[in-house]
Amino acid sequence: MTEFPAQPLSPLDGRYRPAVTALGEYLSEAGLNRARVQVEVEWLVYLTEHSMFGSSPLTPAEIEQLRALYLDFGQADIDWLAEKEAVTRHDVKAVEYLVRHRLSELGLDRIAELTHIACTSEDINNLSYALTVSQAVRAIWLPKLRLVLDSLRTKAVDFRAVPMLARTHGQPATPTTMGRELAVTVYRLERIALQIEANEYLGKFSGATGTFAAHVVADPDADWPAISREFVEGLGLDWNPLTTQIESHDWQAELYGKISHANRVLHNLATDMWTYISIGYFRQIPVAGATGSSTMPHKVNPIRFENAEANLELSSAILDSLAATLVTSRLQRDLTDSSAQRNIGVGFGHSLLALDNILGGLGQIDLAEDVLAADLDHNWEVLAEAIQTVIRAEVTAGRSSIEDPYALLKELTRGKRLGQAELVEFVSRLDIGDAAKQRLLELTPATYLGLSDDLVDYLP
Ligand SMILES: O=C(O)C[C@H](Nc1ncnc2c1ncn2[C@@H]1O[C@H](COP(=O)(O)O)[C@@H](O)[C@H]1O)C(=O)O
Repeated sequence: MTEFPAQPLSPLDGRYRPAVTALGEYLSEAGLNRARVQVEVEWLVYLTEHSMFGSSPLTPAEIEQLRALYLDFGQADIDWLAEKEAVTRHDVKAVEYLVRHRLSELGLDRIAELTHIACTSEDINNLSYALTVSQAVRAIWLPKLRLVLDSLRTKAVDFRAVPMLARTHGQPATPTTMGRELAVTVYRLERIALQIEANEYLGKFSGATGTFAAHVVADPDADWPAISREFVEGLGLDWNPLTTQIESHDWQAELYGKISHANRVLHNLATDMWTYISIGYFRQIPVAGATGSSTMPHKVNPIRFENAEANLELSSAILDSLAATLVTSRLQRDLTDSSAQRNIGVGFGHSLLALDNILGGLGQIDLAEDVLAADLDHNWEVLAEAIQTVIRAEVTAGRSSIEDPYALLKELTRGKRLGQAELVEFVSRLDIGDAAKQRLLELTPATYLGLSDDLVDYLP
């Protein structure tokens, strides 16, 4: 028997790879290591620029060569690190050795001992995660969400005046428009997107237990909190002054909570789209060459929305777990965050895949206006609400003496199917003012839409 070739366990690295490749640049182990090299290098640049510990500034050419260590980070560095970590059994120490090795190659041995000086591994790790996660959110996840929002917004506007029977509790209810319903989802997701855009990315840089102890002993005269702050903010992050060894990860819990919330709103969209397709409101555009069912040749299945549903659940499960576990660490640190954070990319990956499928699904449907119209025409009893409300207004205005209008309409309609003829006859016999009666006689389920169309103008 031939040996079975080694395979990726995660479907994100297998069949779904093309949809999530872009995330790998930031949220893979190599992406993390590149960021670690960046932080180590930028610390060297900072220290020498400020002539710390008796060093002197590097030339612009030397700085450029140093920065190339992370700007040109590639396969050779990935392999070098893997070999070194197999010996050190400490991932950040391996990065430090890589930087020292390159310094030597560049003829910069004179600053070798400044590499990682006064740092604990978490000083490097927390800044690296803040950098890579913020880049993944801003460059990959949010733009994909924006594509979904653009597609939804276009449909919300296109279908803003297309009447649709509502279904509260799954039962026929006061009509709306398809566009307005989609606008509700856009409004919700826009709010969450703004909150995600505003998320803080905190960084600490204060040594083994967050006290600047080694720093102060090595250079008692330096203003270490100010240096730490300038360094962290110089990386584009928000400074956290008060931590244990580890950054407290509250910003991560906040961010993952928001992404998870967005996932759930998207899940609601996916299941609603599935239901609309199921009742014929949307027709699926068959993909040329594709098969719906292996045995029922007629079928086109809503697999894009079903895939999204599953992946949104997985994403939220992972992100919720990260949000819960990352905010606790025994005493001044335990290492559970290290192992947990390696799954950040998995959490984002399932969400990105879902967004991709929702986008694809939205691009493969046509609104079946005839089906929506027929459904409305089969449900004239939804006008009962309109009639009883108008009678109450007429009684209040002194133009009617009908007693208990709600009970009257309940008697007429509850649990019954009524057609246009019965309702017209009922309204014609009502003791109400002429103008109100005329309004009711002109009303149909397809025109009983309130301000549905206008409300779409509230789209952000
Ligand atoms: O600056 C330090 O290293 C201080 C040290 N704390 C540590 N801080 C950060 N990383 C550490 C720490 N300890 C271990 N390691 C290394 O973390 C890696 C954990 O691997 P995994 O479980 O796969 O996530 C794996 O590579 C570990 O070697 C302490 O003693 O407080």
